[in-house]
Amino acid sequence: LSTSSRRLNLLSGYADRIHELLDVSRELSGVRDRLMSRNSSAKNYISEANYIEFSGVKVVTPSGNVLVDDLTLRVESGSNLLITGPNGSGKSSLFRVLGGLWPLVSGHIVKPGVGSNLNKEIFYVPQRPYTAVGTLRDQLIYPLTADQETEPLSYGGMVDLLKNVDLDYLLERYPLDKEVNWGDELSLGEQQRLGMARLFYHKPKFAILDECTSAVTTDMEERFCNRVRAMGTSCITISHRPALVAFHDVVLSLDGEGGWKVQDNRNGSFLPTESEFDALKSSETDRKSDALAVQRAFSANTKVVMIS
Ligand SMILES: Nc1ncnc2c1ncn2[C@@H]1O[C@H](COP(=O)(O)OP(=O)(O)OP(=O)(O)O)[C@@H](O)[C@H]1O
Repeated sequence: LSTSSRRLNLLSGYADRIHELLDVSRELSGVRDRLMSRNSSAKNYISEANYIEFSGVKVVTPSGNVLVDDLTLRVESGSNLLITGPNGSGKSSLFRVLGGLWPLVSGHIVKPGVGSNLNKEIFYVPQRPYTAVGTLRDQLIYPLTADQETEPLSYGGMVDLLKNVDLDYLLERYPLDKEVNWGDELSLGEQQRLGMARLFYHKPKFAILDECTSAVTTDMEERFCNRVRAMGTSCITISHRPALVAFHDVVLSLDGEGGWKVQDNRNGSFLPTESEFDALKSSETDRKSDALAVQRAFSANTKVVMIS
């Protein structure tokens, strides 16, 4: 009798918790429906095109701080945008909104790949690329898995991808079928180069490069930028490195208090002279002053020889 009563008590506890869970779930779906109807009536929406456009977009943190206010900017396929600004000014947050991680509280976003294979259209390369436990091949094709590949990556293809980023020595170090925790075994610079090789495998229309070259040499960074450009991928780059100015034709500067400024270099009129550019390259000191240097580089009213 006492065992049955203990079991009944336990059961009643479980039933209570399930009831609570159902209540919370009903409450949450009500909030979601209210938010969706409010968003559609306020005309905040995301739609599909072969370019990326922000119209009147507000970026707000979950705690309510406005990072970017009323942003209006279009990135055409074939154009390269550099985003700069002090730490915490909202550079990465803009892509949290673009990627749907944070809600679009105000404005309109147009982007390719809505509701389809987003990685083929917009590929995000973070500062520390995600490394899954698995083989080297698994890392190159991530986030695809072997059964999702339309054109399986051959051994020759792997060698080419790894050679492009000077990581081909990994093929000697690890047998092809060896499963490794790559995050534990590779340095940050090596992980970033793996992230670059992954981008070359996916060949997306747009690449969001979120300080993804911060731990590699400037030589590797230049080779990477040249190769991405040759591949025909448009870059939206978050970086504090002045050297990257030469690879972008538009710069967006955020001030972290809602303010922003766009400078257009499509006619080559905002780039610095070669000597100013060299000075910028050697002045890679702290990140905030680099961000200012990037802005100054775009304000200089003269031409520079592009690195190719
Ligand atoms: N989940 C969150 N909840 C509340 N605030 C957040 C959240 N995530 C980020 N923030 C805040 O939003 C601000 C902008 O962050 P974000 O990562 O976009 O900055 P950033 O410009 O990319 O900075 P950095 O140059 O340091 O990488 C920061 O002050 C950060 O603390």
